Amino acid sequence: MAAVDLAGLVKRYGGVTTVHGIDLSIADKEFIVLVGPSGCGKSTTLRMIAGLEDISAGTVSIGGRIVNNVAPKNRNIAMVFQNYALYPHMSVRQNMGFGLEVAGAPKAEVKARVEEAAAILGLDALLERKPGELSGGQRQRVAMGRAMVRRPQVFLFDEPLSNLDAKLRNTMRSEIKKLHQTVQTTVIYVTHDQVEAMTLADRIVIMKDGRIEQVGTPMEVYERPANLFVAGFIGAPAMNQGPGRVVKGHAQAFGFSAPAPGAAEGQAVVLGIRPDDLIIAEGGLPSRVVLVEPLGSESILTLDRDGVELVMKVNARDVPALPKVGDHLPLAPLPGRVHVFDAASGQAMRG
Ligand SMILES: Nc1ncnc2c1ncn2[C@@H]1O[C@H](COP(=O)(O)OP(=O)(O)OP(=O)(O)O)[C@@H](O)[C@H]1O
Repeated sequence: MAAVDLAGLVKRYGGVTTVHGIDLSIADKEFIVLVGPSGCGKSTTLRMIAGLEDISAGTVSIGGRIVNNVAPKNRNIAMVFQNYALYPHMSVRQNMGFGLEVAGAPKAEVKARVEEAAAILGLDALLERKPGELSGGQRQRVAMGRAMVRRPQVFLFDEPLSNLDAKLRNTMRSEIKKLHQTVQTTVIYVTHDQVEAMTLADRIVIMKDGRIEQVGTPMEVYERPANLFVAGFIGAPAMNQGPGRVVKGHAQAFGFSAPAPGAAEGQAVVLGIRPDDLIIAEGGLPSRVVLVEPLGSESILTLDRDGVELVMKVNARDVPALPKVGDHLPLAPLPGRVHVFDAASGQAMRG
């Protein structure tokens, strides 16, 4: 068990800085997800924690000890990659135990630890099979087992599910979450998938261009995004964002209005409304349906409101019949659910 602290962590390749001084304290047993678009520096950050990349400046501490100059194998971490690279000629048992054997662990201990991990991961019946005789999900589980037998203080995951098909990805996602509840080890998990981030994390770290944009619980970053980037990145379908101005203390865009306490008259703002927070309501602004995407229990509607497109979610239970393209619906935001951002800085404005 260990806390992980990143202080002023910097990565430069040649003259180019790709990670700009990351500060982050990860608690013992916490499940932290680093998420952001391709190239934002999340893998580089993880690899510096693992010791697979040199640190240009700053420190990585694991369990209170600075590990900048500690070899990866002595950092008490285990990493699970997207390409889990099992040895094809070895059985599951051998693949899982190999690292321990190389490290000189006694045979009986290797056997016990492999069987313990196999039991947790539901691999008991597959121990004598070769990787070629396993499904993608089972292989991924073996890769996790191989990490688990080392009883690391910290698990590092780098996009472990991106090679799996959508259904399996969902199953494995739940399994990783359950696994964390069982083994109670600190996890640092990298993904570009915000749904994976939301569902797995105790806290999400949203990164962009080598910097942290916001750190918070999934509900905090969803309910109170710090800026326009986070607002657009977290949540699917994405938050509707419309440019507007402040008039008499109210931010106005899309024809909607929301209080903007403390804002300057005429200040340029962006109004943000989540698709879940638009409703069909008497007195709402007439908007024309241009696209209907049924998902079963809910549907995604795209509506045109005076030349601006708005996306909303409707729950099948809340409407007598699914609206059709060309229908006109009176749209309104749920009171208190409109986000206001300063257009110049992109930062959220809160009273
Ligand atoms: N060996 C390298 N030499 C030079 N630049 C590199 C090297 N490795 C990574 N970079 C750059 O560092 C930045 C961060 O890369 P990183 O792999 O951490 O991004 P990422 O957020 O994990 O993206 P992805 O989801 O695409 O893996 C990118 O701009 C990348 O081009």
